[in-house]
Amino acid sequence: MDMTDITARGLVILGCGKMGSAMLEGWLAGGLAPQSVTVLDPTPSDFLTSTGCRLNAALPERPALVLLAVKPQIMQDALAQVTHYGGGEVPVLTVAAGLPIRYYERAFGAGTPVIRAMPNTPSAVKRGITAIVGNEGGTGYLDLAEELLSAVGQVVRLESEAQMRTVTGISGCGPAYVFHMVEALTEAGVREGLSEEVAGQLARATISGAGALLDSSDESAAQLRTNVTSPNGVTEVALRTLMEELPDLMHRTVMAAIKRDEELSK
Ligand SMILES: NC(=O)C1=CN([C@@H]2O[C@H](COP(=O)(O)OP(=O)(O)OC[C@H]3O[C@@H](n4cnc5c(N)ncnc54)[C@H](OP(=O)(O)O)[C@@H]3O)[C@@H](O)[C@H]2O)C=CC1
Ligand SMILES: O=C(O)[C@@H]1CCC=N1
Repeated sequence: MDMTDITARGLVILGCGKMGSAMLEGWLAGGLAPQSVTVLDPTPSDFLTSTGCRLNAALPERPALVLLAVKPQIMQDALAQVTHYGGGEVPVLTVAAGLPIRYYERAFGAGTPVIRAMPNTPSAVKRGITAIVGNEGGTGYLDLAEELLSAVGQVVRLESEAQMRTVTGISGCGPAYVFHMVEALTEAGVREGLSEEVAGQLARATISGAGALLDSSDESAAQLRTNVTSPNGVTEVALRTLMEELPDLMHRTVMAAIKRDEELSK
């Protein structure tokens, strides 16, 4: 990533909890100078304090970017600290679920370049995926946003803001679905006779190993599944149970996320 502009003008992060810190961790590991980052957060974590970033310090006059990473429910109150950047010269990148671009246009004023992004927490280990979409003014900053966000994983550009709800339900929330699968697999192992420790180790290594294989292989997920499934063997029978219910369950899960995202937008 070319950090020249960010190093020279600075990056402001409003709210740096789980998601903000995941991205910041990836950027710092990629070489971003901590002194160029000003974080506004009422209760900085031990991680933040250890980074050397400027915490709750005076704001730079014209930062290269303002990142909004507070919860949508407190966005309104928190924004007052940075709305003076509105008007055109400073792009605003928000990762908040729900809130539409027009919300920020109202808060920062017309002409403010706004980019909406939906990242996920694997950004902390540079394995995130972030979807981005901008308003008219933000279009010129999509390259900058992509450059920054690709330092912590993959980036996809959306055709329309309306697609952001589905993205949130798939990849924004998705890591939680996968972590829950580890929990569920562990629980099944315990119920069928393993110790919590061994079941947990098996489940965790299986999910992360399958993820690594998926990442490094050219084969489709369906083919990788087939590779495990011996004809008339154990997996084939096991999958009958899982595949009967999981697609519909996953769809309902994503629909629940979309519905909540919609509620948060109001
Ligand atoms: N977590 C995730 O996987 C993802 C989250 N997001 C989005 O990221 C945003 C943040 O989520 P997440 O990181 O999980 O939430 P967190 O609560 O972990 O982070 C929000 C941070 O903002 C701080 N904060 C609270 N009030 C203010 C304020 N007035 N000014 C500045 N900072 C403030 C909080 O401090 P305190 O804890 O003291 O209240 C906290 O450190 C949300 O909008 C969410 O939709 C998007 C994609 C994925
Ligand atoms: O749960 C949330 O609201 C946020 C958005 C996507 C992931 N976490």
